[in-house]
Amino acid sequence: MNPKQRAAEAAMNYVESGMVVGLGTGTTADEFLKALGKAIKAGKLTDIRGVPTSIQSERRARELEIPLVSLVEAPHPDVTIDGADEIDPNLDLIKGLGGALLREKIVAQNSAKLVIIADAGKVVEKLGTRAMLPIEIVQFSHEAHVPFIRNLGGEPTLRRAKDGAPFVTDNGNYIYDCRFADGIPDPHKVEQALRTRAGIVESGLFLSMATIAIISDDEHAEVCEREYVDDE
Ligand SMILES: O=C(CO)[C@H](O)[C@H](O)COP(=O)(O)O
Repeated sequence: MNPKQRAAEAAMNYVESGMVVGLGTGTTADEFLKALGKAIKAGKLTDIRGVPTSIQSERRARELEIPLVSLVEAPHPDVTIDGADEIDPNLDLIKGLGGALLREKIVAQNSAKLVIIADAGKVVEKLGTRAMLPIEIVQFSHEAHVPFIRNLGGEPTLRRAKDGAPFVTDNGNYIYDCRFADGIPDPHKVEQALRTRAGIVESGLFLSMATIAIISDDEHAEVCEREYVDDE
């Protein structure tokens, strides 16, 4: 079993019959979708309804015959299981290299619990040291945000699809991937600043959101719980 599968299997411990489950996006989340689909098919879990976080996870869930529901119909998922690109010791995260950050954040913030599944390579001491920070921006005058992001210490690059055209999210926006030379010095400050800026839709910083992270290597799955709960 590879680390992503191992983490995904361990996440099944957080799912019970009757639950509404937020369905993450990415290769690790896909392992969870497979495990969930298998458990539903085998009758081990009943009355599960999934809330997809992207067109991709919606398509996969349909293929795997996971019953779906919208966040409007089921506004408070019991748990969301999702991957991440970086996880720091407080379980603060960078997400969005798969481009689904906005819907992932919407589903996660409405969920009672956010369980992150990842291989050990995603663990960092400081956010922004391994991954770039994705920022979703409306298409109109998107270049105008470049100096603003540089002032925050990030070097933004417009994400492109394989054909060279700008990558467009499920929500019709662009993404800038932002490199911070020595990591993000104060993620809360960066997140606050981004929120004040019209046209910047969302960032891949998921701060004080994850309740549990399951970190796997080739042999073990370690369950980490967030100790400090920010009640802002
Ligand atoms: O945030 C995400 C998508 O927007 C993914 O969860 C993140 O990129 C991790 O993906 P993977 O499991 O494929 O490494």
